[in-house]
Amino acid sequence: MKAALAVSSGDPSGIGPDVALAAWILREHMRLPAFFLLADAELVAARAARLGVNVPLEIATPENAATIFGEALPIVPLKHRQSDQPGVPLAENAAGTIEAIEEAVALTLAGRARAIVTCPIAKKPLYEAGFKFPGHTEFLAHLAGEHLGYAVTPVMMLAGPLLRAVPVTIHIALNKVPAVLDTVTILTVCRITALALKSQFGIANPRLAIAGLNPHAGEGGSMGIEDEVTVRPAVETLRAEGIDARGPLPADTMFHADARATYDAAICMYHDQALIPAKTLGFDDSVNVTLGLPFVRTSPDHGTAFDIAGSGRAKPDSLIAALRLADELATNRTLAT
Ligand SMILES: NC(=O)c1ccc[n+]([C@@H]2O[C@H](COP(=O)([O-])OP(=O)(O)OC[C@H]3O[C@@H](n4cnc5c(N)ncnc54)[C@H](O)[C@@H]3O)[C@@H](O)[C@H]2O)c1
Ligand SMILES: N[C@H](C(=O)O)[C@H](O)COP(=O)(O)O
Repeated sequence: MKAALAVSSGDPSGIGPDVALAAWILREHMRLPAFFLLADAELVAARAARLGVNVPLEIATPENAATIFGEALPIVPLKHRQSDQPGVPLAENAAGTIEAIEEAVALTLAGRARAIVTCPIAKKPLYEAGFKFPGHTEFLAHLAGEHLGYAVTPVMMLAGPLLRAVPVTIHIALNKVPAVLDTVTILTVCRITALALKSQFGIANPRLAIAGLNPHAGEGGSMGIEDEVTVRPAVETLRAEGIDARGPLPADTMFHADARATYDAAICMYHDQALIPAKTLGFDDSVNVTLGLPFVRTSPDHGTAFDIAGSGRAKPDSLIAALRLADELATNRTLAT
């Protein structure tokens, strides 16, 4: 039997517990891979009662979770306790939230879980508790780097049925993007993306469409020099390496259906250039995947949705897509090694 996926429950005041419970209820109908939830079991029980769902919970180990999964939602308990206050982010819950992510990574690196699926975290309560990373992506890269002994460049991909989009710069303020963006970073992100598309997504010759930073990709330098000075040299180097890359392309005309048919991933220069089209085209079924790590990590594309936590209105679709994609990528990764 395959090992189960490790699901971190995210900020417990958000919809992580809600969508995990809902996904478990749909496990047979949606043919979901087995997963266990790293969580405070009492909190999950309280949330299930609040939502009025009858989900048997069973304290599990990573090893017996896959066997339990058909009959009960396996909970691998956290050392830190958490309070069930949906909609009210609490700094006191941060230790458990961080523990769940760290434990998911440790279990996956030890081969005791198949891959990691993270439910959403809100950054502010974590920062208040001393968390130093902008998001999961950077924290996971840090944990991976500690394990490997060298620095890891994480690549964020939003993957959906209609679009795969990758931001080169991730969680930084827009006014810092031009200074941070450089040719080497674009090259690194594109190489990691092309390799992952081949080895994990089964695309033999990945086509990358690389967006410009400025309106009209700089209009020949008259609307900003970065596209000519920073982006174009990266595209030329990638092409010389045999990677099918095009750009810099005007970002405004990259995301309509005919344009999307010409590439396998859009490489974007900043967070919202990638995530606005990704979430607009597929909020319910897109998945946030971190490439470049020594393990598979996926996540739903939505956030903590404090406004609807504990209300029964949270849709589990994106978590379901994240569970399925994690299973598929873990299989492909195993076959490739
Ligand atoms: N993977 C992650 O950890 C992750 C991803 C995105 C945002 N966040 C964090 O989440 C917090 C809130 O972010 P936000 O408000 O920008 O985005 P959000 O995705 O939490 O919410 C945006 C809107 O979509 C709705 N929504 C979200 N998920 C839904 C679902 N599954 N079913 C039904 N409706 C849903 C919400 O109710 C809200 O109206 C922020 O702190 C942000 O940093 C975390
Ligand atoms: N940038 C992501 C989004 O807007 O959906 C989100 O913040 C999640 O990032 P992490 O997976 O790094 O937490």
